[in-house]
Amino acid sequence: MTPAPVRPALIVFDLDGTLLDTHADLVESLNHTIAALSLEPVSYDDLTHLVGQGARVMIERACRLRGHPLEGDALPALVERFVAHYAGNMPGRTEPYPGLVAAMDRLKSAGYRLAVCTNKMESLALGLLDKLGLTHYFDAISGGDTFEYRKPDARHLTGTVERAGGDISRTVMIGDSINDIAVARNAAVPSIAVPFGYSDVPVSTLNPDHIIMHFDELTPELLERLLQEYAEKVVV
Ligand SMILES: O=C(O)COP(=O)(O)O
Ligand SMILES: [Mg+2]
Repeated sequence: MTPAPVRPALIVFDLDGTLLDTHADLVESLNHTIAALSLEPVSYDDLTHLVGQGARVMIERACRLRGHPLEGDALPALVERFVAHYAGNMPGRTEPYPGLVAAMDRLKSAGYRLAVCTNKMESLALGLLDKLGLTHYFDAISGGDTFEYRKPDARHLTGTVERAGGDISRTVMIGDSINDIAVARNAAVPSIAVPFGYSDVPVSTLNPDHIIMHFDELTPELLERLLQEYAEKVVV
């Protein structure tokens, strides 16, 4: 039997590559954007090196990758082009990863709160989750431009926890890349990595507290065990 959590814990999810498989739409909108500079398209493999710090950085990195580092004030117009294309296409081919919705239902019924902490622009994150009918699961959704700081800065996560009415000592962060594991470490909360997202290195090398291969593994038992083990580690 599942013991009821002492206080409702908060599970904070990264978005791109963790909650949602967004890669096809990100690559498509990015290629539409750099086509304005007549640059060759990037591939999914390239995406793992480009994504992670939001659209601005992704566009800058893609241009550099294609031998065209941006100069002067070229970036804002490209960001606008990206956002218009991406927002206009939503939800496109984006889908929740297998087992996610069942896992969120399971956690909600066990009393857990859920939130999103993504470096994607807040408006794009909100729009996308809304189009997929997932907004109601979350007590807070914060993006890369919600605060003046973003992952891996601890305050992006602590600010999200605060907005969700959570307790930092009963929070677990789940993500696919270095920023997610680092923000968890910086905010002193346990982390879970998923290997199916966009990390450019194997997630085991990021030293998360735990790795799940599929959302079926995301259970109240696992979360309570991680919180317990983490609390004991911190005390020692
Ligand atoms: O959009 C990005 O660059 C990163 O988004 P994520 O933080 O949800 O992975
Ligand atoms: Mg991610």
